Amino acid sequence: MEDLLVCQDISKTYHDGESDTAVLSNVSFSVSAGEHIAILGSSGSGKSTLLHIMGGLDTPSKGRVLFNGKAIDTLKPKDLNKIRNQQMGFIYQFHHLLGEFSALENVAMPLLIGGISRSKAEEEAKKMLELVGLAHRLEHKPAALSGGERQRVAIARALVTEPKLVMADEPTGNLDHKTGLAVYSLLKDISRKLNTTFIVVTHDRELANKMDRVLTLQDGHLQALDNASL
Ligand SMILES: Nc1ncnc2c1ncn2[C@@H]1O[C@H](COP(=O)(O)OP(=O)(O)OP(=O)(O)O)[C@@H](O)[C@H]1O
Repeated sequence: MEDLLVCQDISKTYHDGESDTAVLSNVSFSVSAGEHIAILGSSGSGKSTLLHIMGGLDTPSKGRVLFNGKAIDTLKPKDLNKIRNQQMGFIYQFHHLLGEFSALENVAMPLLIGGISRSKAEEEAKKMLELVGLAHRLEHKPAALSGGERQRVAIARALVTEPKLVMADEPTGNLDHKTGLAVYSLLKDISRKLNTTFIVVTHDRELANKMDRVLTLQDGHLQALDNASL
């Protein structure tokens, strides 16, 4: 299988006034198209930092990220934004839905931004909301939805552009265990159905073990072997 995303020798140090915090040290790995991987690490291990670097939201101090064979640091901001909007989807612990818009409008938003007509965008958004089991909640605003429903809207929004890659940062961290598991398996099932590559970062070993491959992040180093001591 082809590599969709390659991290080459990534290091990240934050400079905060006088002090330096080394967060990632020479992290290298590849993710094949269609693969589901988890990056497992305890709090503060650098998971979000790594995810932001992979998604082009932050830059490494050293090393580079290749997406579809292209080094993302060599892209013009306009081209990187286009890739981020059309080929990547992001899901966070908190849903980040827009409160004044309905579920349907929230999910249609990435398509509208991409220049698709309102009628087509709403048609696609409706299909995606049906896929996550929310056909009966199209007109509800986020405040009128449960936590699990909001996260399902966020999943629909991340997948509506049919991105090549979905990146999720503790996507169920804000939900109770049972709802979290249900939302997670939905996310995995839809990614499989759409043949989407899926990277999740989490501290939750149970969730991580549901993926094809688990990488562990410890003291800034990534290990391919699952580490029972985490
Ligand atoms: N902008 C920043 N400036 C300085 N230090 C930072 C910055 N962002 C993150 N850090 C530090 O880098 C380390 C890794 O942070 P990161 O958010 O990547 O960890 P994480 O594994 O996602 O943690 P959590 O599971 O708690 O969200 C932490 O020690 C954090 O305090």
